[in-house]
Amino acid sequence: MYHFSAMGLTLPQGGPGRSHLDRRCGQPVSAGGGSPRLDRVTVTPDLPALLEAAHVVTLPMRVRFRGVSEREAVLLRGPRGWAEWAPFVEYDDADAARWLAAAVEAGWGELPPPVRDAVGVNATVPAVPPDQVQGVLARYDVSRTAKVKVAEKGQALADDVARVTEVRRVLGPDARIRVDANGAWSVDEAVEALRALAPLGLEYAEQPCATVEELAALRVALARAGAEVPVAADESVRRAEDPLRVARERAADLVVVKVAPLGGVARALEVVEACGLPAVVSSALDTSVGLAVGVRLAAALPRLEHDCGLGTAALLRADVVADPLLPVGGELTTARADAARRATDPASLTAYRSSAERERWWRERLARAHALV
Ligand SMILES: O=C(O)CCC(=O)c1ccccc1C(=O)O
Ligand SMILES: [Mg+2]
Repeated sequence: MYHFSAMGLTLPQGGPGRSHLDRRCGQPVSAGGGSPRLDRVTVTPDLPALLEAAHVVTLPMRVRFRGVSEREAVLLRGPRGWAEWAPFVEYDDADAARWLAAAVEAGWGELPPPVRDAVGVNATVPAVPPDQVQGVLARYDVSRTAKVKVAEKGQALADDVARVTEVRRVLGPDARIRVDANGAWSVDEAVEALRALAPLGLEYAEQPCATVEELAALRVALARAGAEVPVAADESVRRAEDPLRVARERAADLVVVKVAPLGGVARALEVVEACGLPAVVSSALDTSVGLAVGVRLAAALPRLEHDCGLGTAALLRADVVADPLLPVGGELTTARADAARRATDPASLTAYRSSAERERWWRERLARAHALV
């Protein structure tokens, strides 16, 4: 069984009151003095129902991202709407079970209510050469904020500087530019890289180093070096045994949260509340169905001060809805997000249906994950 309470959640100093994270997906939740948004009943479907609901697709991408050029996903038709289950292929079954808890919440449960009806969205620029930057940015109706991938294997700091310089040139001096190193730098490399990139104007650096200890050391080193770039934690939240540790250790200025890896919208809200740090919602390279649930998380956060990484439908060449959930005027609305979750297109599910071999792999994985939820 997968227990949220097994994750050792302890509040950072100065955080709000005790959090109620011992909610188990699939069980009715009792009030127990907890937050009212947890008084929702989610009934996990049994395995035959889940397999019956599942459609496995392989979607081509426009540009290589995270080392892949195709995105595989399982679309689940739940009684409450479509849901997406697409844990990255290298993730283990425990990770996959958390992603399944999120899909069950979306398809069989109820999402926490929004407090805003639109959220700002950033453009996401993969680690492309500078001459491709303009083309990538042109796919987004977004001008205020871009996230740029840096520290790609096989590339040098000069490549990052050239890419970020080009993003700055295209978007202009007022745009917010954040970089994401996916933990690839050592502390020293991060200091060197961020000193080189800081003059271009950085909103923050996402997961510059791999560990919480390194992030904490980097924040000190950056302050000493006079390169005060805020640090955001991504993998240190979504892949950590204890997602609050990064906040307790003062290892980040803000947290990046993703619905699926954290086990759902309600659970992600709890993590943000307990961290007590500003949050940015981001995608896990989801289809429009997964992105729509990300919009619902962003819309439900009590405070939202940053644009969110939910524009990644632009990285897919094909999607599971006829009208992909792409930002308009730099925003996504909850109305369009909810519509996307109703609009999953049977023709796309057929056209992009995975090979028999991949379908078998995903269905077996689904059964293993289900046994852990
Ligand atoms: O945040 C964004 O702009 C887009 C999402 C993104 O970068 C991402 C997508 C899939 C897997 C990992 C990441 C990441 O933030 O590291
Ligand atoms: Mg990231």
